Amino acid sequence: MKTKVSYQKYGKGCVRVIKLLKDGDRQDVREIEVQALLEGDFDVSYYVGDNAPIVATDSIKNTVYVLSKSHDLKVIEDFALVLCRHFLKTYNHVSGVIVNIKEKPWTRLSIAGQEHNHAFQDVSPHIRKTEVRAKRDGSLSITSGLDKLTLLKTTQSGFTNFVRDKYTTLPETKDRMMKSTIKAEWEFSKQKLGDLEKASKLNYNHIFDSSLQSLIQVFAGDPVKGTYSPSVQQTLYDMATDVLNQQDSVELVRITMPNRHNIVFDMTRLGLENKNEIFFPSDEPFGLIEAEVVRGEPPKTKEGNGARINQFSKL
Ligand SMILES: O=c1[nH]c(=O)c2[nH]c(=O)[nH]c2[nH]1
Repeated sequence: MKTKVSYQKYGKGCVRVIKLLKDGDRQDVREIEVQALLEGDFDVSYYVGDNAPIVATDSIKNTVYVLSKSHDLKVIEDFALVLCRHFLKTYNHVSGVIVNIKEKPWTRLSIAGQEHNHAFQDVSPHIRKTEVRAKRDGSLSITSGLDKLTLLKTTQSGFTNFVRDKYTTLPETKDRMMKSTIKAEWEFSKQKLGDLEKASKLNYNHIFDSSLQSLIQVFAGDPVKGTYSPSVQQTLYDMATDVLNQQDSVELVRITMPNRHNIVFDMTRLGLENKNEIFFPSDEPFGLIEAEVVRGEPPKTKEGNGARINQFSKL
């Protein structure tokens, strides 16, 4: 049977770099994990075992370390762009580069109110990440975001009026906990990015910080009253919409929100009433809600006016 390679890419994954930025006695630390993959004319390596066009993945790894020397690694999107430019410029037969970078945020310690010169703590379980795809024809895409953002609210969440049939055992509730480990990605508009050179000009760190704030604030709602969530679905949509409202340069937000259930512990057989106080966290199985949100007129709801339904009407 004849076969052909319909797509290929290769490179190095999990290239971990720690860089120290030294300013006299004061040091700063950056830690990243890079995956760099090349697309291009590598056919002969697959068909006849000819490695002549192959840039060894070991060299790709070395390149990450060498280019880290002249970059402060303070903006992961920019470092990814630097890597893309390098591979496209250096190897003519490379047609595209895909760089993924994850960042580990080290937070400087304060001892007795004074910032430490060289001691840090890993206080942030969430991970900042980016994927930059650059092609020789000049096309460019950047998708940045975060993973493992774990949020919990202990009330102002419910789930009612869902399909009820012979498979349904879930009771309706208008007071439950909502916990999720969120993955959020925002795709930058190609028009706002421009070309490989111009793309460095966006303020990716600011966009990250303010998108993170959007996600957290919308999830939590007003600090006193909260915001009632009728479903993970609607909260996800509101979170993504806020990111789009705040960020001109973003054209699509993709959020994955597992619904990590906390189950009310049944105490009736112990002769006790459990007024939504004692739960057992059940991480598996979990609900999995994922959506992509873009700008545009939403379709009309069944009621025909796009208005949000009164969540409490049927309880
Ligand atoms: O917010 C929710 N969305 C669902 O789709 C769902 N399904 C479920 O069992 N519980 C929940 N909660």
